[in-house]
Amino acid sequence: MTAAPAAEPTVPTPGVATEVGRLRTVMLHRPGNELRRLTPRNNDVLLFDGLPWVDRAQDEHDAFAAALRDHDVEVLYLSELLAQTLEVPEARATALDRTLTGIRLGDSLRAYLEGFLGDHDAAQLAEVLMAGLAVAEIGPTKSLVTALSGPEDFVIDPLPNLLFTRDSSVWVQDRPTVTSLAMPARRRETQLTDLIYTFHPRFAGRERLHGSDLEYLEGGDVLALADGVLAVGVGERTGPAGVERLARTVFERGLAHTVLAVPIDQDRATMHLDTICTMVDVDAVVMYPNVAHRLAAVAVRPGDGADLVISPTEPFVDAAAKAMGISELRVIDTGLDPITAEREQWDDGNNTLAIGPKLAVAYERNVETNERLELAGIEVIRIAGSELGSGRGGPRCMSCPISRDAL
Ligand SMILES: NC(=[NH2+])NCCC[C@H](N)C(=O)O
Repeated sequence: MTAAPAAEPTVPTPGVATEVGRLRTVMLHRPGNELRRLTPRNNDVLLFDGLPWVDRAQDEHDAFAAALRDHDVEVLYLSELLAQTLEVPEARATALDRTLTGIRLGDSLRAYLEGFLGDHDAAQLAEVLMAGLAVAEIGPTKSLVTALSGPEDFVIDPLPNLLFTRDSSVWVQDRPTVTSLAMPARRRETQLTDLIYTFHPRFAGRERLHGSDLEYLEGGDVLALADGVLAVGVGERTGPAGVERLARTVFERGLAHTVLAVPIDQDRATMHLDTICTMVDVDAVVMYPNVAHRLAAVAVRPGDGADLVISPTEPFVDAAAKAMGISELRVIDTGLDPITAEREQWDDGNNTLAIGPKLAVAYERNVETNERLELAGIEVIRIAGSELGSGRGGPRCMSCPISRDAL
């Protein structure tokens, strides 16, 4: 008797309607050579609070990916998707054009780099686009720009924050949203996500929402509280105009019926909504206790034509419950004293990634927050983050869900 042929593994259909639907496919970025560019001179501008030990950060990240795979989540790597994308001639041409356009390089250096990068294969080009390029790594250029630069100056800037795949794109239902990143050090990340979603065979042909040239909107601010309900933080990164644009875009397409704009402090510690609040169950969030009582929201709903209906400010939990059609949005009481709460928030204790309802990945170092989550019935998968955390991002920041089951 001949054995039946092994079934082809099926590719989960892309689409994310909620924060907690069973996670099927996620995009991560394994920290790479872009992190080796960090120095005490540039780490602030590059948005890192320290200099991670890169090999250890990679080990920690591999353990994060393994924990997801152990729970049957398909892990895609941004670097691999990018290299595959750059095999497409039009993608390659677009990438070179976008990287080399601008007033910074000057004509001589631009012409030199066209030739230099022209000799790179897709994987090598992907590496340069992520890790950047320093003057010392190129040959003589006849360019005044390089003549007046030091060997360690960058002709293409590195992108150490690619690690936080949450921010440079976000899926709203079955569509990828290419965001618009506010900090100069991160602007170029969306060139890469835009290329992937435009040209990679797995995604090509899908409508992309928003775009890097539009109003500021970062994925870490966007939470899909329920099917049809988005909460969007407004603070250091996403501006009110970004939320307004997203609201119109999703209403026009019937992808959501309510968008809650949620003002957050314009601080590094609370740069995105997901640094203070993430969902751990269909009706429950873990929230930074020091702000929980004052978090407010403005509900935005579709009006006539392009008009929006904007409700008066309400407490966030009330506005959320109403929009979600539930009696109460439970805030898991972490019961922490203000100092422990502040320390664990800084270390991304509230930044959990739900694999499904009541099942979340969290940094192990936030001992007290994790204990309280477990007491509340949430299964916590702990991962190490001593090196990963120096860029101020936890499991949710480091992941871009591409496919989740409907609830
Ligand atoms: N979704 C998030 N909370 N992302 C964290 C991003 C951290 C990154 N270093 C930045 O400052 O932009």
